[in-house]
Amino acid sequence: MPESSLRPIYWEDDVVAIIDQRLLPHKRVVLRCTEPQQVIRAIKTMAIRGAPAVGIAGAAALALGALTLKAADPQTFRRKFVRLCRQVKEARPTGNNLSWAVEKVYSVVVENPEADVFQLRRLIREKVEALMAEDVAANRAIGAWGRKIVPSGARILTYCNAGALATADYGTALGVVRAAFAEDSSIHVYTCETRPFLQGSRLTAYELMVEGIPSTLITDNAAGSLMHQKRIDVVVVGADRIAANGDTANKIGTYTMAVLAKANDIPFYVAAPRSTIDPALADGSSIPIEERDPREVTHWNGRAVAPKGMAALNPAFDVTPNRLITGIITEVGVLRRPFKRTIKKALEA
Ligand SMILES: CSC[C@@H](O)[C@@H](O)C(=O)COP(=O)(O)O
Repeated sequence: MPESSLRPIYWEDDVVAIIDQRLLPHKRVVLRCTEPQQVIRAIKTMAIRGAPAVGIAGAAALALGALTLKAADPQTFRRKFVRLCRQVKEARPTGNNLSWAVEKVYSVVVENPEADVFQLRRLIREKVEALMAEDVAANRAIGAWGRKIVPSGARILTYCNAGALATADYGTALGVVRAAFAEDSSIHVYTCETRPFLQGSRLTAYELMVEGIPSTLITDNAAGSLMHQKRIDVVVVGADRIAANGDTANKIGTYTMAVLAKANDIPFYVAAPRSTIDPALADGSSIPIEERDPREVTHWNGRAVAPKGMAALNPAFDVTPNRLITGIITEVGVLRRPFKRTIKKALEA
C-alpha cells in the first residue's frame, strides 16, 4: 500500500498499481499493470494524468518492459528497449516530464554497457524508484519555497489538478497549498472546475476535502468576476512544459486565468519541478499542444452535452506568455524575471 491515499502510482511487487483518476472522486479503482502497454494505455486515456505523474508512469512502463521483454542477450534487450522508449515518449506530447523521465531511465542502459539483462532489469527498477522518491522530495521543496509567497489568510485560486494525484505524491501547486495550510489554517482555496475533463471539480476538490483544507468550487467562468471583486489574493497553477524564457504550457484555460490575474493586479505563480523545464525550447511557440478527442467536449460520462453531430475543438493545453507570470516556484527557489537567466541558473544548481 502507498504511504498516502492520494499517491496515484506505486509498486506492488512487480506490478504497477495506478489509481484510475477517470473514476474519482466517486470510485477508487486500482488498475494493476503487468505489461508496459497497459501503462501506456492508462496514460493515453488519462487514467493517470498530470505531467510529473505521467513521467513516473512512463518510467514505470519501461521498468515493466525491462521485466517482460523477451531477449536472451543484452543486444536484443537494448534494441527492443529503445523501441519501447520511443513508444512511451509518444503517449502524451505536451508534458516535458514524460520524455525527461524516459531519458533518465534510458541513461541507465547507456551508462552500463557491460551489464547483462538481469542487471539491467534491476538497475532500471532502481532508477524508477529513485525518480519517484525524487519527485516527492522536489514537491515538498516546492511547497517550502512556495508557502512564502502565500500571504496570511490568503484566498488562493488554482486551476486543473496539480496535486498529489498529478505527481508521485504531495503535488506542485497543491504542494504550495498544503505547505501554506500547515502554517496558516485560515487560507482558503478556490478551485475552478476545469472543463472538459473536470480535474478541478473531481480531483482538486477531492484532495482538498481529504486534507480538510477550506475550499470552494467555482465554474471556470466565475474566476474573472471573483478576481474583479477582490476575492482572490494569489493564483497558483502547475505546468506541463516551461520553455527557456518562462513561457508555460498548462491545462487549457490557464492562459485565461493569467490574463484575468494581470488585469486585476493579482500575482500569478506557476509551481513546477525542474523536470518540467525544457531548455531546448527558446519560447512557448514550439511547445506541442495535444489535441484530444472532441467527444470529451461534446460528451460527459457517455452522455451528450451538445447536439448530435456538433463539431468541437479540444486543445488540452494552452501557453501562458512569461510576461503574465509573477514567479516560477521550483524545488531550488522561486524564479523571477528575467526568466531566461533565472531558469538557466536553476537548471545548473
Ligand atoms: C503537477 S501537474 C501540472 C500539470 O500537468 C497540470 O496542471 C495539468 O495541466 C494536467 O493536465 P492533464 O491533462 O490532466 O494531464
